[in-house]
Amino acid sequence: MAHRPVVAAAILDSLESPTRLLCASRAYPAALAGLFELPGGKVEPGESPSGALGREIAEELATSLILGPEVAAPDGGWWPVLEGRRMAVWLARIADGAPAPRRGPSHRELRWVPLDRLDALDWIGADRPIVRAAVRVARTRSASSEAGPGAHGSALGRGRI
Ligand SMILES: Nc1nc2c([nH]c(=O)n2[C@H]2C[C@H](O)[C@@H](COP(=O)(O)OP(=O)(O)OP(=O)(O)O)O2)c(=O)[nH]1
Repeated sequence: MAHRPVVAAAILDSLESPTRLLCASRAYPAALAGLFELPGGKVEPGESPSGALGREIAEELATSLILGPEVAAPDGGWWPVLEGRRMAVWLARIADGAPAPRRGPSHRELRWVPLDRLDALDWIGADRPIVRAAVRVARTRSASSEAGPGAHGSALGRGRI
């Protein structure tokens, strides 16, 4: 059976004027403990990608998100990550009125890191090109934000999860 796909969020302090990304270091398994990742997890059978991401964010960070645009891989699809899995990534911010993200058992640490200092973190190797692409999309979007709501909408449709 094919591996379950993975969904993750590049959570920014702001979609319109992003300066920092929420970086999470994994608590387990031992091989990945201490490495940084984008919060998210596997899509369970019967779930939509956005439904799975909303569930993972509630479980891991006890908050909810507004999704921005998708950060697509160079081939336009999902990113190759560990274990031969594929991962979809969306820019996001914390939803208005939602609690600040709280670290749960999945993570050792949550850290808001300035966008120009992300390369210095010890990421899961597969995440480095994804994080760079997320910063590019975030900056492009921010530079063209006068295009107004609806510009650069995600494939899922923008909205709260
Ligand atoms: N969440 C997340 N997973 C990633 C990233 N990069 C990467 O290679 N992965 C891999 C690690 C795992 O093989 C897989 C996701 O597993 P997970 O352990 O986060 O998923 P989950 O929360 O559903 O876990 P579980 O219920 O099976 O414990 O994707 C990333 O940035 N975020």
